Amino acid sequence: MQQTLRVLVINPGSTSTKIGVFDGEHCIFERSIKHSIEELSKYKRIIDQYAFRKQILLEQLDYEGINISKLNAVCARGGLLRPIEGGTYEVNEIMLQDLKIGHNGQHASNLGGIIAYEIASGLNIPSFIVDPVVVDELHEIARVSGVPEIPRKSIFHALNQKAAARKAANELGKDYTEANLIVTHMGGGITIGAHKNGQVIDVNNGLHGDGPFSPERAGTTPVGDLVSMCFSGQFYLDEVMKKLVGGGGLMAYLHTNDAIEVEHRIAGGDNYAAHIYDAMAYQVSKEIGSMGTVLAGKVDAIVLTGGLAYGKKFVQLITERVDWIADTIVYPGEDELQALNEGTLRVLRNEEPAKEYPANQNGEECSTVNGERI
Ligand SMILES: Nc1ncnc2c1ncn2[C@@H]1O[C@H](COP(=O)(O)OP(=O)(O)O)[C@@H](O)[C@H]1O
Ligand SMILES: CCCC(=O)OP(=O)(O)O
Repeated sequence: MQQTLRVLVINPGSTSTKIGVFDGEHCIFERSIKHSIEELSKYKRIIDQYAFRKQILLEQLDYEGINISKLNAVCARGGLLRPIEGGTYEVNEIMLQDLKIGHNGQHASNLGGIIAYEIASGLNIPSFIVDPVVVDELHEIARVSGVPEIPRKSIFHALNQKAAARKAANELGKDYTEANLIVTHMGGGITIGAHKNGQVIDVNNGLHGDGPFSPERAGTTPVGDLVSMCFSGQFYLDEVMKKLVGGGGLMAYLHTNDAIEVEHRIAGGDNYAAHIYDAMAYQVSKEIGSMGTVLAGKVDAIVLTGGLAYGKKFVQLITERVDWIADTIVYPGEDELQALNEGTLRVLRNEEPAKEYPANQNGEECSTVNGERI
């Protein structure tokens, strides 16, 4: 009889750490541990949250009576590594170093591979990451920004966008590699990807100032004014960065990153909150329209997913602006834990080999032209 494989999956997001334990495909435990702004603001850098997040998730497992010595593998959402193709990667030394320094920047997902490795190595089992936020399938034309030294980058919710896209394609009776979809992940950050025949050929960089503003990020900002602010002498680098990532968007206007709280304020008659919430929906809709152009208007469906997709009013504000492009499919929340588990099982069951990080032998960054690696 085949052994049932038990996998711990970890998904550190900007506002929460989600964990799950799977026996084969079956989820036996799932929890979203919410982190308050006060809790996280104690840590100067995201990497400093490592011990806190690891401890809290181990306590949860202990509280639920889950014996981690029975695990076969640990898997996490991967972070801001070098650009790589999608798939399951075993955590190795180079990856750990890149996660620790934040090769492509700072984000909570950098903690994933590190925590997974720490737990797994203590148990002498393997650790993996699946479809990290740096999955890069951009068409070359999408990289051109207008400033040669600053090419556009692919940093997005690859794991959930890919999982939601596969599910939507299936619902439409198509294979993912035959579908044209606009997938919108709306969480702490918001990313909108043009998925053409199974490749994300364009997407806003959801971390470093591109696309719509989100619960805690500024998104695209009037660039001349931003440069003036940087050189005004009034702010240090980290203060400006905080305005863009962490303290931007809803946080800046309404001092909360919690859309549920914003919806309560609106229901209580707060017109300013309603105006800002509508502006966020307006910017999301604009970006969806722009990805419709990337797909030359041939769009099978628009997919809305992530925590904000639970917000009925928010979904309605977007849908009424974009329904001329294609039908909208809504998957509130995300299937990231399941996607992490599935990626791990494929490797543990020898259905596919784990990929080695980095993708090429020199450890240099790779690039793609129309989906072909160059
Ligand atoms: N039922 C809901 N209605 C409206 N917004 C929600 C709901 N549930 C979660 N959200 C919002 O979704 C956002 C978090 O999304 P999530 O995908 O969990 O983020 P992340 O994974 O980036 O931490 C928060 O602003 C949260 O308030
Ligand atoms: C753009 C990188 C992924 C991201 O923003 O994730 P969160 O929304 O969880 O912060």
